[in-house]
Amino acid sequence: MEEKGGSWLDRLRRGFSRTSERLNENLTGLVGPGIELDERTLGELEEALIATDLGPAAAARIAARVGEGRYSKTLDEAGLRAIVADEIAKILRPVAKPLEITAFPRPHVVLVVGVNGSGKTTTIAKLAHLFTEQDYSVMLAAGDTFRAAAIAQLQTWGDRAGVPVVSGKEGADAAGLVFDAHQRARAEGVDVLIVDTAGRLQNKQGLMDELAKVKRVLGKLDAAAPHDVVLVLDATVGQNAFSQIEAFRETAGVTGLVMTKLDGTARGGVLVAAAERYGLPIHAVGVGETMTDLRPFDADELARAIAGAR
Ligand SMILES: Nc1nc2c(ncn2[C@@H]2O[C@H](COP(=O)(O)OP(=O)(O)OP(=O)(O)O)[C@@H](O)[C@H]2O)c(=O)[nH]1
Repeated sequence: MEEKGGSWLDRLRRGFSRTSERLNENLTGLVGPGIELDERTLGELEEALIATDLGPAAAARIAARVGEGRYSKTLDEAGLRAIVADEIAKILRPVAKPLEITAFPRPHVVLVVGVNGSGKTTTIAKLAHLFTEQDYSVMLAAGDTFRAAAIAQLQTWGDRAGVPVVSGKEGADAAGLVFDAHQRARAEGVDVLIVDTAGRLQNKQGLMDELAKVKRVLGKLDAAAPHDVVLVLDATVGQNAFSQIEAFRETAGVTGLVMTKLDGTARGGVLVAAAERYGLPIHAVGVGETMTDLRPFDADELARAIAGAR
C-alpha cells in the first residue's frame, strides 16, 4: 500500500533500521569474498544477533543453521541476511496473528493493558484507525481514570481518529465507566470497543483488583468479553519486556501483544525473543508516532526488516 512516507515495507525497514544497522556493524567483514566460514565467524555472528536482543537460544540456532554445510566455504552478506531472515520468520510465523473482529453480538471488546509510557494511548488510536479503515465502527473507553491527562490524551486521539470516546471524571470508577461504554456501544451497534486501562504496575495489587473488576463487569454484560486482552510493550525497554509480559499475563490474562517503538531501538530482536519465549500471539507492531505507523504483523516482512534482507 503506497502512502505518505513510502510503502509500509519501506517504513518497516526504516523502523527497524537501527536494529538491522546494529547487525550490519557487526556483520561487516564477517563474510564476503575470500573469507571462509569457521567457528570464529559463527561465534561472532551469534554475538551480533545477541546484541539485538534476539535471545541466546535463537542466536545459537541461527548461527548453527548458517554454518550447516558451509564450513570452509564463502558466503556473501546478502546470502547471510537471507538465512537469518528465514530463521527469524520461522520463529515469528506461529505468533503472527492480526486482531480479528469476531464477536457476536457486538461489540467486540479489546482491553488494552500496559505500563504508563509504553505507548498504550497511541496504540489505541492506531488500532482505532486500522479498524476504521477496515470499515468497522469503533468506540473508545477511557478506562485509565487515574490521571486526568490520560483521559484528555485519549480524547484527543479519538478526535484525530474520528471515533467517539466514552470518558468520565478523574478518579471515577473504571469498571463503572466501562459498563456505561459497553451499554452505549451495544445500543449504537458499534463493532469494536477498545478499552484503555491504568498502567500502574508499581501498585500491583491495586491494578490487579481494578483490572479484575473491569473484566468481571464486562463478563456480566457479555460472557465472552473481553474478547482480547492486548498488552502494549515498549521495545526500547529490551529484556524488561519479559517481566512486563509475566506480570500482565498474571494480572490481566493477556491474550496477545502489540510491540511499539521498534523504530527507536537497535534491540528490535526482543520481539523475536518474546515470540520464542512466550508463544503469545503478536498482533501488530508500531514503528512511529503517527496513526498510520501500526500495521498487522506479517512474519516474513518483519523478519526481512530485522535482518536487513531484501
Ligand atoms: N517512536 C515511537 N514512539 C511511539 C510509538 N508509540 C508511541 N510512541 C510515543 O511514546 C510516548 C508515550 O506514548 P503514549 O501512547 O502516551 O503512552 P501511554 O502508555 O499511553 O502512556 P501514558 O500516557 O503515560 O499512560 C509518546 O510520546 C508517543 O508518541 C512508536 O511506535 N514509535
